[in-house]
Amino acid sequence: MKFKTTKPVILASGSPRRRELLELAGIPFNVLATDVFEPPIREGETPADYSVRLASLKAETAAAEVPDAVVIGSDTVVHLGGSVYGKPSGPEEARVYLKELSGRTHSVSTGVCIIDGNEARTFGKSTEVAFREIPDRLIDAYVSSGDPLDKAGAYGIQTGGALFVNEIRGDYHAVVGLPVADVFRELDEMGIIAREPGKDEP
Ligand SMILES: Cc1cn([C@H]2C[C@H](O)[C@@H](COP(=O)(O)OP(=O)(O)OP(=O)(O)O)O2)c(=O)[nH]c1=O
Repeated sequence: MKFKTTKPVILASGSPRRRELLELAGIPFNVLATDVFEPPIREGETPADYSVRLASLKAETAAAEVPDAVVIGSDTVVHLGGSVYGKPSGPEEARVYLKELSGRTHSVSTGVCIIDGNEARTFGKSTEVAFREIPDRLIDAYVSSGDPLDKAGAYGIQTGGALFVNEIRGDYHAVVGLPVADVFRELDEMGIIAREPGKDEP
């Protein structure tokens, strides 16, 4: 399935997962990784609003460089009982995160910001993920693999973190990093998806 776009589309992300997820939309796009300082959550701000604010920061930063393109920024945070878990600072923190998430149900909020010139659309998606009790030796093995280090909450549901999951309620793709169906729908509503069909590779 391939679609053409009416304007160049830029994914403002260095995340290989987001690139793979946006590829599912079948649209052509380029990647522009931003190096945005991610400020901490504000007093009284919900994690969902926080993820949208960070997504907007990323999209605005990229849009300043490519003003003629449609820019998509996104951010994912894991949260549980008032604590927000971003990417762990190292293996020790990854171990702490996973011990805290073990046997409990947490939320994953992914914020998205799409900028097209003067128009900006923001939205968020939250998904509940129930973890099994994770034995210490499984946590140790997973942390040693290095996989948790570049992921919010110190796990990848699409990688080794799959072994921790008992149940998920919501959008799997939003947990991995981009609610691709919502992004496609918004781009379509914004007139970015061309009416003429794209060509599938033979
Ligand atoms: C919960 C979860 C997160 N993640 C990843 C998605 C994101 O890449 C990362 C969350 O960190 P983010 O700060 O949202 O994104 P990033 O720094 O990796 O990329 P960029 O800001 O350039 O877009 O965690 C998974 O891959 N699988 C999961 O199950």
